[in-house]
Order: sequence, then C-alpha cells, then structure tokens
Amino acid sequence: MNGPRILVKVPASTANLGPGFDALGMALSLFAWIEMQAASETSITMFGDGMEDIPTDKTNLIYKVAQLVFEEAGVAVPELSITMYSDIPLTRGLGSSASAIVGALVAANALVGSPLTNDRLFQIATKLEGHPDNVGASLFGGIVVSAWDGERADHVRIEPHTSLETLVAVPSFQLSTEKARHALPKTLNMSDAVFNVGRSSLLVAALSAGRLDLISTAMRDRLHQPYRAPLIPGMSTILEHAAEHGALGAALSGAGPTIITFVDGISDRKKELEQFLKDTFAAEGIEAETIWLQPCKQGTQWRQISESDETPLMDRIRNEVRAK
Ligand SMILES: Nc1ncnc2c1ncn2[C@@H]1O[C@H](COP(=O)(O)OP(=O)(O)O)[C@@H](O)[C@H]1O
Ligand SMILES: N[C@@H](CCOP(=O)(O)O)C(=O)O
Repeated sequence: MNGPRILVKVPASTANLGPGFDALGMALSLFAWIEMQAASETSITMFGDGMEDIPTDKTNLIYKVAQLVFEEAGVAVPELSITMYSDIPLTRGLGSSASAIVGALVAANALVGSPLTNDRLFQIATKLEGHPDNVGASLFGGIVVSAWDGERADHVRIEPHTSLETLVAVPSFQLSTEKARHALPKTLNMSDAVFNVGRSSLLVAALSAGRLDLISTAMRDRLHQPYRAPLIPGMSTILEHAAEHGALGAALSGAGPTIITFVDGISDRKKELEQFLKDTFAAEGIEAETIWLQPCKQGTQWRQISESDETPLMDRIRNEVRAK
C-alpha cells in the first residue's frame, strides 16, 4: 500500500446544552473511528448501525472533506482507502455529522504531515457543519464555548467538572438537524432573547466554577427547544420533570430527538431517572435507548498504524476499548 496509515478516534458531541444554541457543546464518551491511507484506487467501507446507507463512492463526506485538506495543503492524494466504524447513532442529535467532518479533517491532515493547525481545522469544520458547537467539542474535547460570525470561529474550552455525568435517551426515530432548524422562528422577542443570554451566561459560569447546583435553572431555554418540542413527543415532560427524578438539568441534545440529562456522579437516583426517561417516551409510544455517558475530556486523537499491522479496524477498535 501507499504511505502512512492513520487511525483517528473522534468523540460524539451534545450541542446547545439548553440555552447555548449554536454556541455550547460538550464531547461525550461515545466514539467513531476512521482509518485513512493513500491507495491506488479509492475504496470506502462504512460499518456501524445505519452506516449501510452512506455512499461509498467519491461523493462520500469523509472522502470529500479529506480532499479539501489536500487542496489547502497543496498536495494531491486523489485515491484513498477509508474505513469508518461508528458507535454514534446517526441523525439523533449526538453530532454524527460533526464527527465525520472532524475525523476526516484530522485524518487527512495527519496523512500529509499535519500542515494545517487545529484552529484551521476548526474553521473549516465550522463552515462545513454550519455551526461551531458540535465540531468544536469533537475536535477539542471537554466543554467548548464558541462564537462564529460566518467568517471566523473563536472558542474557549472548559474542563468538565469531575463528578459530571450524563444520561442520554436516544429515541428510535431519526430527526435531521436540517428539519429541526426549519422549525425555528426567524425572529425572537426581546424578553426571550434576554432570558437566553442570562441562562447561557449563567450556565457557562456555573460549569466553569463547578456550581452544579445552578445547572437546572441555567439549562432553561426559550430560543429553540419550545419550537422543536412538537417534533419530539415526551420532550417537554422530560425537560420539566427530570430534576424531580434526580437530574441536575435536562436539554434537547443538539437538534434532537435525543434528550440529555446532566447527573451528579454520586447520585443514588440514577435508576429512577433512567426509568423516568424510558417511561415518558414509552407513554408516547416511542422506544428509547438510555446510555450513560461521561463528558469526554480528550478531543479527536490520531495515531499512525505500523505498516506491518494487518489487524482489521474492528479488531483494533475492540483492542482499544479493552485497553481503556
Ligand atoms: N460517517 C458519515 N459519513 C457520511 N455522512 C455522514 C456520516 N455520519 C453522518 N453523516 C451524515 O450526517 C447526517 C446526520 O447529520 P445531522 O442531521 O446533523 O444529525 P447528527 O449530526 O445529530 O447525527 C446523516 O444523515 C448523514 O447524511
Ligand atoms: N446548534 C445545532 C446543533 C445540532 O446538533 P446535531 O447533533 O443535532 O447535529 C442546532 O441546534 O441546530
């Protein structure tokens, strides 16, 4: 084969955290892996739940994003061998598209000797995704606060509090971010804008200062969740009552339909909260998988696979999971 083989591990992300629409994101301990190498002929293999519908020709997102990096770096790598395995559910509000974009950028950049800085990768990723929250979290890890003016994205990373855990409820239906963005109004009234500025600022300060007691009130939102609620039966009930079942706070994860609850790791009410989420969706006739996830402190990581290592990607992932 041709030159180095790169293996990238990208975390999932939850965006908005309630009030921080298009501004706040947190990386989660759920991952996608991408292997990339120059080849004599392009071959793309995608595996993982739902990945069979993703195109495996040169229209593939990973392939196209990689070519953007090569173009900017001034090198030609027209044929690629790409393999991707993902545990991140597709189109559920856990940043699968951001993980694909960020993973492709980091893999392609590493393949040609890392000519682009992480900041440059962040700028490209933000433009491709259309908002900086998911890509920032996947790239840098931890909690990422960002602002994008359509030209430049700036960010600050916050270390997640050591006892912060999350429980996500992932409904069995998909909801595309595009559809969920179409549900939003074009204008807002001043009092709702003021409400969100206050909550989002308070949330950032509370997360920075480790004030977990403020999270419940700080996670409230009037900017996007009320408009998206009709698309996700059960969501309003969960957001209103999760704190009564032991959650520190609750929000729609990204554009949904996944709901994320923040939980104190030492809470003895974890089972109760999990049951509440499942029961609330079940009452609406929706099956939902609950998953406990940690905030992921590491962003996207890559390493070069030795030329002689013939281990298939899936076995390599199993080994990584075992080594954790
Ligand atoms: N590995 C991938 N390769 C190509 N496209 C992908 C990949 N992962 C996700 N996507 C695209 O992103 C879409 C989901 O993005 P989106 O609606 O923003 O939801 P989310 O990012 O929350 O999962 C998928 O329907 C698919 O088109
Ligand atoms: N800020 C975006 C976040 C979309 O996240 P995703 O994980 O659903 O792609 C939005 O709320 O539209």
